[in-house]
Amino acid sequence: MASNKKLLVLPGDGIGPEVMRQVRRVVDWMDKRRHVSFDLQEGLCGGAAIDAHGTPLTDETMADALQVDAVLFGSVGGPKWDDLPFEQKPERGLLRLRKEMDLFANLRPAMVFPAMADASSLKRELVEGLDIMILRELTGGVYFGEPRGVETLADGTKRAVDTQVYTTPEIERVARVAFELARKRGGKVHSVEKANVMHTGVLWRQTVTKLHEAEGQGIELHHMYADNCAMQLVRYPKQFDVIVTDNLFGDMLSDCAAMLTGSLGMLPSASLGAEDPTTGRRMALYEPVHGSAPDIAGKDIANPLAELLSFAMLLRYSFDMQEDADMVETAITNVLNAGFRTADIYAPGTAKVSTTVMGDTLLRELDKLAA
Ligand SMILES: NC(=O)C1=CN([C@@H]2O[C@H](COP(=O)(O)OP(=O)(O)OC[C@H]3O[C@@H](n4cnc5c(N)ncnc54)[C@H](O)[C@@H]3O)[C@@H](O)[C@H]2O)C=CC1
Ligand SMILES: CC(C)CC(=O)C(=O)O
Ligand SMILES: [Mg+2]
Repeated sequence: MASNKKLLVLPGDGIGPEVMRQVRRVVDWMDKRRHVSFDLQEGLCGGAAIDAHGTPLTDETMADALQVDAVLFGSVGGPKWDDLPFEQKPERGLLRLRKEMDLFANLRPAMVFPAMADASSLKRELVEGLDIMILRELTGGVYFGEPRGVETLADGTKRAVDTQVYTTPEIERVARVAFELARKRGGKVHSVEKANVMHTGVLWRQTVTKLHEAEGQGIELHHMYADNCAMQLVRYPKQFDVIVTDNLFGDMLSDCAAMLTGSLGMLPSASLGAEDPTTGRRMALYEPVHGSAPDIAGKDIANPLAELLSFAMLLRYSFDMQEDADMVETAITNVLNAGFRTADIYAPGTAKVSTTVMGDTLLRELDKLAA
């Protein structure tokens, strides 16, 4: 029987295909053991698409992304394509997906698994039990602002311009998601900007404050400057529940939060659009927070857990498959409890395993859970 779960998989470049391979094994396992099948198609994005088609994302792949129920993404980029003109770089493929799918809400949960409290670069007591949600605005701000570009001035020197733009509706819609998330979690939102030096920061703060007055009953709202937030994240991260912030600050603060959990290789994300009021459908793309990690690509040593946790988020948010999502997350917890670690999270006394062996052990755990 044809599946009604349409999924587009875009592994990308570098470690992207390596970590995605482990998800594909779980997808096959679900088909065999849980009788859950996806209408799955795989496509190219980033450097892989440039090599094959001369563009980081073809119009056909963009159209596919718009008509499936969910996109599972790996990572793009690498030194091979670094010298291309800006608009042709691998990263533009991902930015186009985010923009054209209107994925304005990027949920980046930073959770410390019980077995990982000693893997963080912070002391155990600071991170044990940590569960924070960074909500990054994903379709506005300086990554998309106009004007942008580089010009050569009369004296031969150059001038580069990027522009940070935010409108009230853009801020409102992401702030609304922050309040909704907080309501289901710890009831606290930190809104993060730089209202002391940026006009967009002032508008951000005013808009969030106003929305909080109108719709944020019962939610504790704090405003914080982004530089202070970076410091607070490594000083006392447990003060946070939901952090809502712009595209650039969210990109940086989530990489920073990754180290609280032990590694950038542990952090998943979900990028969501607005819910269609008539169909209830929501555009969605799931991807690890990390990039293509060219320094370790091709060695079978990358941590696949961020990609696998992104897949669990996909099951949860796009397909309402709570039991299957729980199963994948529990299997990951058990694998970590049993002491298996890829190189990035290795510590003496644990077993260092490759990407593939991490996938093997996960499948064994899934078998046990399904028995
Ligand atoms: N969403 C995406 O596709 C992203 C793409 N990039 C691109 O990736 C390329 C490399 O960028 P970097 O700044 O080096 O960031 P990166 O996230 O690829 O790597 C940063 C560091 O973390 C390590 N790391 C990342 N993921 C890991 C994993 N799963 N397991 C173990 N170690 C891991 C890497 O080895 C590296 O030392 C660039 O071309 C960049 O533009 C960067 C971030 C996001
Ligand atoms: C377009 C991406 C390469 C930017 C990034 O680092 C991210 O979204 O995490
Ligand atoms: Mg990033």
